[in-house]
This record gives sequence, structure tokens and C-alpha cells, in this order.
Amino acid sequence: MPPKKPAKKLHELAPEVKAGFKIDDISKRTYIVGKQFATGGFGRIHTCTEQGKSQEMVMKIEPSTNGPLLTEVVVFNRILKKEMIDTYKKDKKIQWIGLPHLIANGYFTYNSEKMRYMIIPKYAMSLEGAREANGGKLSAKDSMVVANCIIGALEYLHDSDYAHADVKAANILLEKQGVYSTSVLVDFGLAHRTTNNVDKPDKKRAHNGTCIFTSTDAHRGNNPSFRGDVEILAYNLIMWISGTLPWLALESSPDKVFEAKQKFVAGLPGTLQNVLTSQPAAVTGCISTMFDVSMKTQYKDKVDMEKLKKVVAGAIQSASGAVPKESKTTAKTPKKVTRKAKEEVEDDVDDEPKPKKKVETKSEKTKKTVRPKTPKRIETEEDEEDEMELPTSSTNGKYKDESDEEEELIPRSTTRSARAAARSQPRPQPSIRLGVTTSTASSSRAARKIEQKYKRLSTNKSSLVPVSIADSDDDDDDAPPAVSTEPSTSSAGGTKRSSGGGGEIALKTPALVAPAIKKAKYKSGISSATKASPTELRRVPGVRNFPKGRRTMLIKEVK
Ligand SMILES: Nc1ncnc2c1ncn2[C@@H]1O[C@H](COP(=O)(O)OP(=O)(O)OP(=O)(O)O)[C@@H](O)[C@H]1O
Repeated sequence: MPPKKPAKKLHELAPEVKAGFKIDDISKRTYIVGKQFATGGFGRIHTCTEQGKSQEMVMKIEPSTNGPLLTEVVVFNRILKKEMIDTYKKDKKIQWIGLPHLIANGYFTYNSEKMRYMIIPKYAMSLEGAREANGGKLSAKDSMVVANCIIGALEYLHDSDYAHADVKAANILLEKQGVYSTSVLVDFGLAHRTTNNVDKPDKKRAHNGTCIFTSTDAHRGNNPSFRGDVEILAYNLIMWISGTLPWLALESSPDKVFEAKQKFVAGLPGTLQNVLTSQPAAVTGCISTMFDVSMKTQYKDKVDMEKLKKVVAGAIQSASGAVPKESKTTAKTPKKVTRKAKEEVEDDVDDEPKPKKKVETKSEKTKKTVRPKTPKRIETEEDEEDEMELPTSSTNGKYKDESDEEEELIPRSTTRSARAAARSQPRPQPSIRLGVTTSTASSSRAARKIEQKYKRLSTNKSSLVPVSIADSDDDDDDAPPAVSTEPSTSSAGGTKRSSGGGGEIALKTPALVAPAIKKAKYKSGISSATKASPTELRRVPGVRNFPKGRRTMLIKEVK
């Protein structure tokens, strides 16, 4: 048998937009693209400024046909406009919330390629960066301070009928360098509008999210849920405080991770105490309560965030040493939050944690190889419909603000009575939640739409995403081609935080691609229809998969 030819260059990123390039926004503002500091599957993350101003912001740029940024832009336009957040803060009488707001978004054409951009505030550093600098762990107090911010952010998202679905340190940014009380939740590429959620697992969606953190709902194939976000946060807290998770080594086998999580949850609080030894009772009690609240919440129900905020405040107080540690770690009910504790929590906003210099141990190096995988993004009916409802055309040279398109994104909210009816259903026992649930709800309407869209896309060659993919084995035309996860060498220089290696990954034909679409297969092995469909594109193994649980390669931390 002849030796296999080495794989050709496998994929290209979106064209690199030169620093200094000007974009005229529909709001009549001009934004100047700055240096690139991170790069995703097909997108790039740049600094940017508004013409005539010095304030640096962040601009995410992806080809207009790419999905993740589209998903984010939809979420930002629906729920993360500044005025929406300000109104919420006013209503809730809160000063600050750990969420970014949309500054601008639209399209521009660069070297004949239509690009989508979105501008959000620039933050100082990622929590993952802080965790790494701290030897892979965070103190219990810092972890709880972050949790406090994230619960506030989740509360806003949940009140807006969105689940985030991918809480993790890499998706948490600090407004101020090293100040954990300024933690902001970002990356809405997996965020899911829950209004049409049906408690019906779909194998195609199973394990969606970041494997080691994702919820048991996601493992079984349910769409992201509110309770799932809390469960994900609880797993993260264990990771931050202890530096590990019991299923870390099983990461490459999502079914085994799911099984391990089911056992872990079934064995609470003992299983938690085993992994969080020598932590204050209020800390383990707090995480235990998170699991408890999550497990007792119905799939479609909102989570009791007030209860969580109280236990987190108690845990911060206890971990700060304000209250003597208890000898046992069985506290399930949070202590009443005293005024003093509340003030201490508030004081944490000005607290200046000092990340320790990282000393890399052998065990830590090993841990790096089993870090969370890239979120596996799976299509939802909502995504499909969003794509169809968001026109991607724009006049040459003119930039269209997608907020104009927001009117087309009318949420099909369930009625209050429907929600009340769902709430009044008997609550399943926690163990039931860990099994597979069923429902007979049909998605034929969405299926018809998807089919129509694929038919349309298969004839639309102009919507190709710039990808070059080579067959891994030229001798076998039917063999799956290889897809590289290697970043383009055209990326800006500088130290990369992760290696970017990844080798070849077999491309499986997406299950939902209709025969008509398969005919439209591009010689790369990815059909134009697949490339044009963000949700289909997400299914291509390797396209979005970088090591270290993220598709983004961080070129350098923004200063
Ligand atoms: N507003 C911002 N300010 C500072 N850094 C940012 C900002 N947005 C993103 N980053 C940096 O880029 C990284 C990736 O951002 P983000 O998660 O939003 O992108 P992504 O393309 O969805 O990546 P991934 O799939 O890896 O999560 C962050 O971890 C952070 O280091």
C-alpha cells in the first residue's frame, strides 16, 4: 500500500484585516481596526477605536457566512444593547452587571469578501489567564467572588429567556486586571433562547458544550436550560478551587464523562466533599446548594437565583475568614447573610487580587492535555430560523446594522399560561432528571424550512466560506478528507498561548445534509451548502476544534 501523502494545507482563516482599516458604521461613526490579538475557527479578534477617540474596544470579525459570530450578534441585538442593560440595572437597583454590551455591528467588504463585525468593550484579561497564572487554581474566595458576578449575569440572561450554555474560565473576562469582582461573562456563540425548549433529548445534540463542564441536560441531548447553566457553574467552581474534576481524564469520551457526572451528582454531598477537602463548610455547602437547586428545578423553569446569591455571599464571607471555619462540610442551608457580610461582598469590588507567578509543575503539564474541548455547536431550530430570518446581503461598500434586522427576529415566546402550566407539572425527582426523557413534539415545520434553505444554498456559490481542505488520502475518493485545526500562518505574530496543532480529523458527512446538497459537494469535501450554513459548518469535526477547550488561539493578551 503506497504511503499516505502528507495532508495539504487545510484551512484558511478569514482574510486578515490590516490594522488601520476604516469601517463606516451605519450610525455614521467610523471605526478603525487595530491589532489582532486572538483568532477563532474562521474569525479574528482585534482591538479597535472610534475615529477621533482613544478608548480601545474589541472587534470580532468573521466572514458573513460564518455562524458563531452571527449567533452572538443575534443575542447582542436581542438582549445586550446598552439601554436594555441600563434599564435592567435601574429596575433591579444594581450598579453593575457582569455582561458586555453591544457597541456596534454590521458588515464590511474587504478584498471582495463580505465580513461581519461586532464591537464590544475591551476587558483586561481572561479568568483562564488568571487561573493559569495562579498554578491552575483560584482561591475559594476568588472563585466565589467570580461566581457572584456570573450568577448576576446568568440572572439577566435567564430573565431574558436565554441560557448561556458555556460558562467557563475562558469565557469570563476581568474588567480590571486581577480584580475578580469585575468578572464579565462573554462568548454567546452557544447561547440559546429557551422559549421553545421541549424536554426532548436529541442525540445529535448530545454532549453539546464544553465536555468537562457541560450540564447533564446537554449530555443527554437536551437544549441548554437555566438549571444547566447553574450546574455548569458548579462544575467550574470545583475546577477552579481544586484544580481538577473527577472526569478530567475521561474528556475524550463524552459518554463516560456523562456517566461520571451522573454518579457524582447522585452521590452528593459526599462526592463533593471528597474533591473539596479542607474547604470552608460554607464553600462546599454553597456548591452543594447549586447542584441541589439545579436538580430540583424543572427543565424549563427559572432557577431560584436569590437563594444562590445568598449562599454565594455566605461562602465569600466564610472564605474571607470573616466567619470561623466549621469543622464539617455538610452545611446545606446557607447562613443568613449579615449586613457585615454584605458589605464585605461589596468591598470585593475594590479588592485587588494579586495573581501569583505561575510555576508550572509536571502534573499541570499533564492536565493541559486534558483541558476542555471546544464547544460542539449543534444546530437548533432557533438557530436555523435565525439564519433564515437574518438577511446577510448588503449593498457593496454600505454597511448594514443588524439591529435593523432585529425586528425580523420576533421571539415566539410561550404564553404566560403555558409557562404556568409547565410549572404546575409535578417535579421529577433528581434521579429522574439524569435519565433520558421523551416527548413527541414534532419539528416538521423547522425541517421543511431547513430543507428549503439547503435547496436555496446549494445553488448559491457566492456564499462559500474561505476554507481550503485537502483529502487526507487521495487514493480513496470516498474517504473522509482531513481538516486541519492549524491556524493560518498569516496570523499576526507573537506568543501563542496554545499550540494550535491538532493533526487531521476525519470529516464525516453531516447527517442532515440532503442528497441534493451532497451533489453540490465542493472538491474540498465540504459542500458549499455546508459552508454557507453556520450550523452545518459547526458539525464539521476539526473546523472549530482547537485544543484547550476553545476555538480561539490567543495571540497575546490585550494590554
Ligand atoms: N472584549 C474582550 N476584551 C478582551 N479580550 C477579549 C474580548 N473578547 C474576547 N477576548 C479574548 O479572546 C478570547 C476568545 O473570545 P471569545 O470566547 O469571545 O471568542 P470565540 O471566538 O467565541 O472563542 P472560543 O470559541 O474559543 O470561546 C477570550 O478568551 C479573550 O481572551
